[in-house]
Amino acid sequence: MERKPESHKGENGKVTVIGGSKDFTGAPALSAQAALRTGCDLAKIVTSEEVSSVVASYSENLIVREYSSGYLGLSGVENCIDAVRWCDVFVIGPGLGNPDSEAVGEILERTNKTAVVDADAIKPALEADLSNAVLTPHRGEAELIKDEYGSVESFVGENEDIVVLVNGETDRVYSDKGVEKVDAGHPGMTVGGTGDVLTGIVASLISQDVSKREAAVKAAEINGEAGEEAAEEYGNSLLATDIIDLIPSVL
Ligand SMILES: NC(=O)C1=CN([C@@H]2O[C@H](COP(=O)(O)OP(=O)(O)OC[C@H]3O[C@@H](n4cnc5c(N)ncnc54)[C@H](OP(=O)(O)O)[C@@H]3O)[C@@H](O)[C@H]2O)[C@@H](O)CC1
Ligand SMILES: Nc1ncnc2c1ncn2[C@@H]1O[C@H](COP(=O)(O)OP(=O)(O)O)[C@@H](O)[C@H]1O
Ligand SMILES: [Mg+2]
Repeated sequence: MERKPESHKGENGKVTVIGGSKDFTGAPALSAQAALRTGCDLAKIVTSEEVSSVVASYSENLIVREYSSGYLGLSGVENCIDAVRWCDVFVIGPGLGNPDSEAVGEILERTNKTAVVDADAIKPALEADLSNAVLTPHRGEAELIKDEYGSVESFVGENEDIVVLVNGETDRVYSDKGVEKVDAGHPGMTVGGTGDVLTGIVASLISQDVSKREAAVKAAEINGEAGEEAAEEYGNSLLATDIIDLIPSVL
């Protein structure tokens, strides 16, 4: 994505990440840092009061706000919607732990920004009136879609504003254009956090005006290729943070 020389802060993409809880503090920061490394200008994390200072402490590059105390529930919806209004595209799910389904549904239904839905937000999203979203389930989370809709293809169908990136050894992007396969990656990527990184890459590309389908395919390629490079150095000891550090060299 070319940068206009006179562009101002935020014009090259603003990503909000609604994630984290007392159960998981790393996930939202992995997503937000991956978004920044993929080239967006600003990344804002909305997380639980209990862990907001822990999450903020990971990096000066992060803007951190709070949805409420405890897990994400109806009392945290307004703060999340404020942060969604601020951004171009938002991630919801990484590290939320045990969010209230109705709260996740309300955030998805009351905002028209593109949502990258992952992890603990996938099940609630399937119960909501979902539109304008990229879901990034791993095989297990994809089982939830198959249970409800028979297959991912029938869930996506002709719906041109829903894309599903089922990730695992081979990533598959389902859209109204059919299914596209991405084979990049390495078994070392089964380490925790690589899916959280993937969500940040998808969101960052969309915030820089890449289409949902193309962003899902490119993100799977970028995440996979960075994972392969990390494996060259660390083998199966690679960490999700190594992948973030290698995104620039892959780009
Ligand atoms: N550093 C951090 O803060 C990190 C935080 N993280 C955060 O952890 C949270 C959980 O994330 P995760 O992806 O680990 O969910 P995981 O409980 O494995 O599965 C969810 C569901 O899918 C199922 N399931 C899983 N695999 C399956 C399979 N192959 N085939 C079939 N089913 C399978 C599994 O079923 P189960 O195995 O429990 O029966 C379960 O029901 C999430 O918020 C994430 O952001 C992590 O990203 C790590 C780093
Ligand atoms: N065996 C594998 N080979 C290549 N890539 C893999 C493999 N296993 C997982 N991945 C990649 O790692 C990520 C796993 O996502 P996920 O299971 O959601 O991790 P987490 O939730 O712990 O962050 C996906 O991007 C997937 O493409
Ligand atoms: Mg995951």
